[in-house]
Amino acid sequence: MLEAFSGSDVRAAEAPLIDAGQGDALMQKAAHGLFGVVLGLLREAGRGTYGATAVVLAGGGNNGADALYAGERLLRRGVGATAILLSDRVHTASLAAFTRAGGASVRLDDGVDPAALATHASSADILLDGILGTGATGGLRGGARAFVEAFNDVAGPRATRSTIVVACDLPSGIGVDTGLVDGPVLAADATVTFGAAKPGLLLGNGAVATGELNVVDIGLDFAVFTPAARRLLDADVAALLRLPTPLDHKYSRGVLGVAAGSARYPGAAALAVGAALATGIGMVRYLGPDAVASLIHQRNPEAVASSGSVAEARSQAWVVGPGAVDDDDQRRRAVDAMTSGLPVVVDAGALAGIPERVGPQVILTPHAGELRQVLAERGVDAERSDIEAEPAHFALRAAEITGATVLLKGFTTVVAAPSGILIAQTDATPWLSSAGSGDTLSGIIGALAASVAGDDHAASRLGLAEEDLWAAVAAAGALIHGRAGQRAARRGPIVVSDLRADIGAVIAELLEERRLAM
Ligand SMILES: NC(=O)C1=CN([C@@H]2O[C@H](COP(=O)(O)OP(=O)(O)OC[C@H]3O[C@@H](n4cnc5c(N)ncnc54)[C@H](O)[C@@H]3O)[C@@H](O)[C@H]2O)[C@@H](O)CC1
Ligand SMILES: [K+]
Repeated sequence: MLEAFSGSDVRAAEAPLIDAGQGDALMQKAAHGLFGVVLGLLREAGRGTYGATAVVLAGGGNNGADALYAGERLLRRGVGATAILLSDRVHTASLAAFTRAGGASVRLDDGVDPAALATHASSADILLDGILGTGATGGLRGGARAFVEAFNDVAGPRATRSTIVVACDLPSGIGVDTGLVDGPVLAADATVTFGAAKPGLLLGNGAVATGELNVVDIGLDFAVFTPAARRLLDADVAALLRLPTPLDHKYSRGVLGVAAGSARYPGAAALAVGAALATGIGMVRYLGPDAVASLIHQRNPEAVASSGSVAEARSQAWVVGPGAVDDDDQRRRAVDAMTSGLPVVVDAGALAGIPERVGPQVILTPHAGELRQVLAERGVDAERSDIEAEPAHFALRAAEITGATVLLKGFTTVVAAPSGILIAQTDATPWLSSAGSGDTLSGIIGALAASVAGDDHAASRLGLAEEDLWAAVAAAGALIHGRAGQRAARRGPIVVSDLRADIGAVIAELLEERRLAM
């Protein structure tokens, strides 16, 4: 699991080493790690170091020093590096080292046009962002802001620009602890962060600006600190997957009850059922209108339709709500499932009927608009745009108020547990944002929940408290869903009903990695 620690915790973890006179050694370790990643990126781009060009952006703090020391190393390997100094004061020793290695520098001050420097920067192969690190407060200001605005203007969006931007510790312009982007941001292709990830690299727009995340170990000890955010890695998801054994039968592998779909939206139920089956489960039992059941059977004859109640369905977990609108029977089933004590994935239509207080095994999967509604019903007024800007804050708030685990959908999906833990996944592709995508996610999470429901050791395998298991299950579902989307997108625009083959393939890949790791 990738664990992120707040800027102040990282400083506190550094303090004993700095007190022991190790400050410069830490900086050299950081610079060396940054340098190593840049070499790798140059190699990937089919370039050697000789003849390649780099521009180092140096702010006034230690972040600039790290970048200048990395620049010094690049110069010594034959890269043509120059530096743009974006603050009145710049770390003296690192600038001297950069200059000694042959690097020229220019300072952005009143007489210099930011656009001219931005044009120079956008012609380099590599741009090292050492403007701001963990000492950043608020949105970019002053010369740094003028430069980043000019660069974004000249170089264009990340997807199409030619310069590879590598952020030193974090992309300048993001909130270290929140991922909040207030003003311009220098979006990175890769971020090299030191000691541990920071929450802003995993959350909200900060996660988007981070690009490929690399954590460089500089020897800090976080044993006494609590992570402010986490990200599941492949190995964590693989550890959650339950493999069938020779002694298993369809009931012991997990039965998922699905109360989804309605006369108006039958397709949502079919998507959720298909995704659940593809995730690997003993049985799916469907409760809902006959017309929806027959649609499901056309695609998935193995699903079992039932006319009984939630209590009679003998399931280990439930999915309620996808496509279930204007249907009193489905509404009743959703409430029965939420009060059953079993894990339940609550989406779409069922989000409007959550009992006052539920437990963490109830997993709400709203998008920002639906979360706004859930919060408003409980007296918390927030605009959809507020939620989109600070997803972690509002997901935590909703988890706290309802007692449920809250998965807030987005390009970065955040999962908040009522215990206060946060898990953020950035596995999705924008191609996944289409109708039916959320129904598929519900089915995946539901299947995972049903299959781990009887596994008393699942949480501890991930180093989590029992009560946080459902947050991990939800985040694992987001990873599988996102990864399936990425796989599908290689064939072209995604048709959600085709995702099931990709879901199965992603699970096979995860299990293969687990086998190889054993
Ligand atoms: N403390 C240490 O020993 C280590 C620190 N490291 C590096 O040091 C960085 C932290 O260094 P600092 O504490 O010097 O902080 P920063 O380098 O992040 O910068 C702080 C400076 O930026 C200015 N500033 C803050 N917010 C701004 C804004 N919104 N717009 C424009 N200017 C702004 C401040 O006036 C201050 O001078 C880390 O991110 C990491 O890169 C690493 O070298 C590892 C070791
Ligand atoms: K930076």
